[in-house]
Amino acid sequence: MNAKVIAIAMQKGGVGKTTTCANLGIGLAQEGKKVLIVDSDPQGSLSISLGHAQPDNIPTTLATVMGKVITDTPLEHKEGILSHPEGVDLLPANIELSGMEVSLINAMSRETILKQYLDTVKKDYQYILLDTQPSLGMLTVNALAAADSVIIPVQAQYLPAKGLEQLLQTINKVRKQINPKLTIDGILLTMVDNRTNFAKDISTLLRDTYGGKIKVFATDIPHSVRAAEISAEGKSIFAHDPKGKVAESYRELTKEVLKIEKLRQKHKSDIGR
Ligand SMILES: Nc1ncnc2c1ncn2[C@@H]1O[C@H](COP(=O)(O)OP(=O)(O)OP(=O)(O)O)[C@@H](O)[C@H]1O
Repeated sequence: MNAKVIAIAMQKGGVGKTTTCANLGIGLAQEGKKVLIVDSDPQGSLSISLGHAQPDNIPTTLATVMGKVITDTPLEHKEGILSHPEGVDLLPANIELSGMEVSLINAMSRETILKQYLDTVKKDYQYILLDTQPSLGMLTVNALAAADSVIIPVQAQYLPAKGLEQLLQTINKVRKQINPKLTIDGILLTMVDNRTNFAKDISTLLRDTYGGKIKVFATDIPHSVRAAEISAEGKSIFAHDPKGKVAESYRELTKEVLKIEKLRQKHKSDIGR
């Protein structure tokens, strides 16, 4: 195994990064994939949403293992990785990670510390999903430097033009300077309220503006209080409301993500012929 690493990134807060990371990760696990979900946000909201209500009490987190990479200290096998009852592994984060931005400033190869860490666990997984923080700081750059691809959640209520442009510029910079193979899997519309035309307008605008260059996922994630409830439950939408529209849409998204990888593999083998 050599995991595909997907960063879920958008510097705007509250657009559904964490919700997508948790539910896509568990969706992939339900399709039989070995999945690690990494919380790279010092708020620890992914860790909370996967059942660790007090992340600050978790002794070993992403900050611990990145710190070990920086100081060249050997890591134990799967150090700090927790398992979730729905079949995914989680590397949690907590407030300690907020000190990492500063530690990285003086670290050698500061943009690739997360990548160096992930290289040590990639063989154990087929997918590694990175939940990023709402900023384009050094931790997000580390996630982009470590990723094979990016999924960009966009909240349907807001015109994301400016934030999206900034993110695309950062992705281009990372591509040019650190990680030339980084691709964009797609833009994902989240919290879509089908009772309004606004989501449709934004979706059309995104497709018109970026459609030629960037895929917009065919699956939209609907707005639903059932989705908002899951972070307090510590479980996925598949366990919380398996027959609901949000579970259905995350199942569809999972299929789209698997299809991207299948097409990429086919393309690779066609080129190799
Ligand atoms: N489909 C949805 N329908 C309704 N509420 C949702 C949906 N998806 C997520 N939410 C809620 O919206 C809020 C923001 O979602 P989430 O935490 O996933 O976003 P985020 O981009 O990770 O936020 P941050 O940038 O702060 O890390 C949360 O309270 C979450 O429960």
